[in-house]
Amino acid sequence: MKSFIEISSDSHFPLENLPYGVFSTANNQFPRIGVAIGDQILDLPSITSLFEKHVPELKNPASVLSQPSLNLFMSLGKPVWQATRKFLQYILSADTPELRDNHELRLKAFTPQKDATLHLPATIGDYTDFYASKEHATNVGSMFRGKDNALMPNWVHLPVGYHGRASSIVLSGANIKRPNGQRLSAKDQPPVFGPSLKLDYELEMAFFVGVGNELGEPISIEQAKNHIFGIVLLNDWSARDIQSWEYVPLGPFLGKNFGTSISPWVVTLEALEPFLVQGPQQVPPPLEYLQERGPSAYNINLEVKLKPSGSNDYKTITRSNLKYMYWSITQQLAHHTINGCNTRPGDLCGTGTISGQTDDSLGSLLEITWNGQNEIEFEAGVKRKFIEDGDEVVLTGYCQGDGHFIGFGECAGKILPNRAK
Ligand SMILES: O=C(O)/C=C/C(=O)CC(=O)CC(=O)O
Ligand SMILES: [Ca+2]
Ligand SMILES: [Mg+2]
Repeated sequence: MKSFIEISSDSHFPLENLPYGVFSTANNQFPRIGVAIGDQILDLPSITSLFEKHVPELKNPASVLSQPSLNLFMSLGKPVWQATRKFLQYILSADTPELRDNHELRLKAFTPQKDATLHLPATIGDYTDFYASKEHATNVGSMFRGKDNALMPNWVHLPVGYHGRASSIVLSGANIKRPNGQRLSAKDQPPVFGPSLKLDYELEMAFFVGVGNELGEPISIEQAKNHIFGIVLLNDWSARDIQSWEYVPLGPFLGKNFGTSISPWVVTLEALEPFLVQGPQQVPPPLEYLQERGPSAYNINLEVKLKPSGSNDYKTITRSNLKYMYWSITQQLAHHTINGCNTRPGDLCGTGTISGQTDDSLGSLLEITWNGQNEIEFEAGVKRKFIEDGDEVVLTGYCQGDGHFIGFGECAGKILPNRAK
């Protein structure tokens, strides 16, 4: 597939990808829907007339595409998503003259990504975070509850999750203020208050619900794929000292809702279809409503790099893969709704931290340094147990296609200091 837009061979955004985002520019400050192509953004409302001509499935494109969020477009369902993708691949193709040779329209339709301001791609009504990597759950469980109680008996029977906080989800690039909170400073002593001393990241991905479901009407595992619009990178910043003190018995609360970063470009399930693979074998087999009929894991390479404050260089500290995850995203959505819980367009579900079996594939510092018992070494003798003020963390992810990448771009964030009042 070749586009008339020049796309470098290491780009995350070739014609095979076409992820959706929301952006604005200096000339037009209204946030609107765009698609990433190479290092450019195609401004979708600017080509409304081409949509009217080629995509009859999309009614009223002028209004849908100029929304400041993807919610309405996502709610229209798979036939519209597929027709739009097919049209975009056609209109951006090197062989299609319609936009290629219309110089006036091209000037309006394309913006370099470096000149645009990106916004949260959706209005996120509800956010859920799962706990779906067996390696991660075993590691965290061993540290919080001891080796013998690492995996609770329910873990292999259902995708464990908790309801997160949608209000504090921020876009990649936003700074995160170190949270204050309660933590234990010594065993059998009352808690103390102050800035978290065990600030961590969590390497996750997250899926956006496109088409929701009615209250009382579960989404079956077969139908789940038709409800999921696409996937982003997610960093579930976590204060481990706050978390380990507060979580009993209701689960994560203030240790995880002071900021959750996501990447700006939503990669569609259609673009990811060629990278479906078999996930880990599930023993014991899950109950009927959680049984997959075919491959349900995605082969997405993931990396985390950290730049210590004052340093010029990032060091890659994790290489993992979404396919390591025990519970698939379709199992997560089927389970989320099996009791009749409704979901809505723009709801976001985090996969949970994605760790692999090897020491270099652990998705959090908690695991890499084993709760601060070990240190990671950076250049010039700089060491880290947890994240310090001024440190920057970047998640990235990509599928390796045949001569191209289907990439997710980056999910970046920097930690700012805080002081106890
Ligand atoms: O109590 C525990 O075992 C740990 C819970 C979490 O860390 C919740 C979480 O964010 C899960 C995840 O990202 O996998
Ligand atoms: Ca998490
Ligand atoms: Mg969070």
